[in-house]
Amino acid sequence: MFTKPSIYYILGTPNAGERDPLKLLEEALKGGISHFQLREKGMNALTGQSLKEFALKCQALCRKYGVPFIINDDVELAHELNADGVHVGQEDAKASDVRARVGDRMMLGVSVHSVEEAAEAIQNGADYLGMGPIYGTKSKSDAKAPSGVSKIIQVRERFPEAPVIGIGGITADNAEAVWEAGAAGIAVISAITEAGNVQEEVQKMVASYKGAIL
Ligand SMILES: Nc1nc(C(F)(F)F)ncc1COP(=O)(O)OP(=O)(O)O
Ligand SMILES: [Mg+2]
Repeated sequence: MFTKPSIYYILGTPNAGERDPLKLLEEALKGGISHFQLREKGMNALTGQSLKEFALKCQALCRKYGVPFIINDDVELAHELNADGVHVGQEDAKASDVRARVGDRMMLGVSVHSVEEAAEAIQNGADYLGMGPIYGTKSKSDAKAPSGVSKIIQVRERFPEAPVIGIGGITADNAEAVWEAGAAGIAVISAITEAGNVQEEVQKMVASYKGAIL
């Protein structure tokens, strides 16, 4: 499910600005992302039928490249589209309710910020844990203060079997510390979305893992 180094691209139309989100996604897929999350939030976020149509296009692209298509927050949309996964945070639907709703086939990701939250998420059927923000982020208006990799290290020690995805301000240049903390993957919005060459940026992120372990 999360072979190291997993590069988990997250995007919503508001992040894309003037760029075409579907082109961004295809370039990132060509560059070698391992997971994609549709996170449609913020200014002018799509809703209803237009969100569904956009989600279907993203899902088709991910299928073409054999990459899991995960939906953030919107459990019903994930269920309706039979997405490969759904991601919820501490303020979203309860992980145990989500697991009951989507069944065992769908990947369930849960955002956690402590060993206690990690324990609860795993207990409630989480397949992976999103942890951050590692560094400062502009992609999440209600993000907590950056915590570095210390909490990832704590959770890894306590739950070595649980895949942890680091998130928050991660770039190819600062990813090494996240790999060294034991993360199975890094989640990225801006560094890929704003890259001059998206494919190259993804490849640099993959390469940052080799730099960390050698
Ligand atoms: N969307 C996320 N994806 C991940 C993942 F691990 F998948 F990279 N980790 C953390 C989050 C943050 O989730 P949440 O705390 O609910 O905030 P928001 O819904 O605004 O994203
Ligand atoms: Mg959420």
